[in-house]
Amino acid sequence: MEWRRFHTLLTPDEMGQADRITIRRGVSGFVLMKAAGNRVAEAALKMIGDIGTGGTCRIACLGGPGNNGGDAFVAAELLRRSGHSVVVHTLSKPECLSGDAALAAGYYEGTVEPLDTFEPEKTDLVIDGLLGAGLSRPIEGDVAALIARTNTAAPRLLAIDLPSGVSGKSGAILGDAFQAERTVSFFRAKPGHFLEPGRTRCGSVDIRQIGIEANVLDTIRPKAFLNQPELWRLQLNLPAGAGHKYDRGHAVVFSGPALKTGAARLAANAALRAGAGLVTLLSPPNAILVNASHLTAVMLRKCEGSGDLGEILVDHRFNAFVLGPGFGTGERVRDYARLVLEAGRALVLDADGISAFSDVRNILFDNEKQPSEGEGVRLVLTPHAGEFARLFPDIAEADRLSKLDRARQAAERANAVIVLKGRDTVIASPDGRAVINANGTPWLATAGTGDVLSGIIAAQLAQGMPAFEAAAAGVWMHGRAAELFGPGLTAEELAGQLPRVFVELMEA
Ligand SMILES: NC(=O)C1=CN([C@@H]2O[C@H](COP(=O)(O)OP(=O)(O)OC[C@H]3O[C@@H](n4cnc5c(N)ncnc54)[C@H](OP(=O)(O)O)[C@@H]3O)[C@@H](O)[C@H]2O)[C@H](O)CC1
Ligand SMILES: [K+]
Repeated sequence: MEWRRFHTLLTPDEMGQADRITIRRGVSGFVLMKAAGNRVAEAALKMIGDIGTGGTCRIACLGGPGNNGGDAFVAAELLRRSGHSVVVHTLSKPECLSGDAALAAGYYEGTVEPLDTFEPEKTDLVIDGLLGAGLSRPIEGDVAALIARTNTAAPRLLAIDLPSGVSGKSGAILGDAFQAERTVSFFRAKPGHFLEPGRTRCGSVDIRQIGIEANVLDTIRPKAFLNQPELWRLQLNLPAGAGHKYDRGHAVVFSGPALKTGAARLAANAALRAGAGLVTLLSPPNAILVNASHLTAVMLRKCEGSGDLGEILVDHRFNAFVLGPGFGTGERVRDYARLVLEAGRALVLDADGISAFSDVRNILFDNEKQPSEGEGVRLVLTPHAGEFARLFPDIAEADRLSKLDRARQAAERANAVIVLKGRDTVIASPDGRAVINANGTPWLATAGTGDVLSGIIAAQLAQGMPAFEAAAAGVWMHGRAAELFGPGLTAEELAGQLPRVFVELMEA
C-alpha cells in the first residue's frame, strides 16, 4: 500500500540495503552521493536565505571519514559555485578517503583545512558531514570536544542525514551529538529522527529524494512506521447515518475509591467523546455518590468485587474496559483484569493497573498467551517509562535496545499491544509492527492526560478496531487534540478538542 511506502522508517542497515539494491540496478553510488549533496546545498541555500544578508556567507562544512563526509564535499562545491565563502574542515586528510567519498573530495575545488581550525563563532552556517549512518561507537576525544564547543557557540547548523553522534537506529546519543537546526536525510526517515533524544538534536527534519525507487521497500519489508492517519483511518469507525449507539460499542471504566475517582471519569468522558456509543463507570460503593454528582451522559453502576463484575460480563454489549486510572494496586486489579480477559473482552490496562502486576508479571502474561482462534490481541498496556521498567525490568535495562525494540519485545512477551509513552510514544504489536508517534505538544506532560488516552483507545476498541490500530489511532488523536488546544492545556480540556480532530480526519 502506498502509505506504507511513504511513512516507512528505515534503520541505517535497511537504508544501506536500499542503497545497495539501487546500485545493483545500475545507479552508481557517486550519482546517489551527488544527488544527496545537491539536496544538502538546496537546504543550505534556504537557510542562508533566512539569514537575509543577500551577500556572501561564511560556510564551514565538516567532513568525516566516510560517505557522510562525501556528501559534505559535494554540497561544499555547489555552495562555493553559488558564490559563498566555503571551507571544508576534515577529520582525516582528503587523500585518506576512499570510494565515493574520495571522488567527492576530488569534485570539490575549494579550500580544505583540518578540523581543529574550525571556529564555530566565525561562521554563518555549519554543515555537519562528520558522521551519519555509519556511526558505530561513541564519539570521543577531540571530536567530542569540538561538538561540545560548537553546541555552546550555537551556530546555525545543518546536519547531513543525522547530527553526528545521533544513532539513526535508536535516537540515542553516542558520546555527544551536534544540536542541529535542520537535518536533511534521504529517501525515508530513520527511527533516530523521531526517537528522543535524537529527535530534539535533529531540529526540523527534511526527507529528500535522491533517486532510490520506492519499490526497493518490497524487498526490504520494513516494519516500523511513523504514526499517521493513513495507517488506521480505514478502520476508524466514523458513525454512519443510520447507525445506532449500540453499533458503536459500550466502553466500561473502573473507578477508584471515593478520594480517587477523577482519573476514571477523565477516561470515561474521553471514551464517550472519542466515539464509544455508550460508556459505563463501574464504581465501588463508597464512591457512588461522588461519581453520581459528576456524571451526566456516562452511566454509573456499582461494582463491589468479582461477583458483581461476573454479572456485568454476562452482558456481551460491554465490550471494552479500562482498568487502572486512580484504581490503586493490589489483588483486585489482578482479579478484574483476569475476569475481563477470560471473558474475551478488550482491556486497556493503564497506570495502577500496570503497576499491580509488577510482582506477578507471569500472571498477566500467561493469561494472555493464548487468545482463542481468530480473536486476535485484546490487551493494550499503556506504560510510561517507569511503569514499563517495573513490568519488563530486563528489557528496560538492555541499553543496546532502541525504544522501538523495547516496545516490540515487551509486546511479544505479553502478547499485548504496548503503548510506551513519552514525547516519542511507540506503539508495538506482538507481530513485530511498530509505529512512532510524533505529534502532540509539551503541554501533554500534565496530570490526567494518560487517563484521557486510555479512554480514547478504549472507545476505538469498543467500536471493533483491532488493538494495534486502536492504540495507534488513540495516541495520534490525543496528540492532535493537544496541538489544537495549544498552550495552557489541562487534561479536562483534551476530550473537548476531539470533535475538531474528527472533522480533520473526515475531511482528509
Ligand atoms: N544510504 C544512502 O542511500 C546514501 C548515503 N549517503 C551518505 O552516506 C552516509 C553513510 O556513509 P558511511 O560511509 O556508511 O558512514 P559515515 O560516513 O556515517 O561514517 C563511517 C565512518 O566513520 C567512522 N566512525 C564511526 N563511528 C565513529 C566515531 N564514533 N568516531 C569516529 N569515527 C567513527 C567509521 O569508522 P569504522 O572504524 O567504524 O569503520 C567509518 O570510517 C549516510 O549517512 C549519507 O550521508 C550517500 O552519500 C548517498 C546515498
Ligand atoms: K552528520
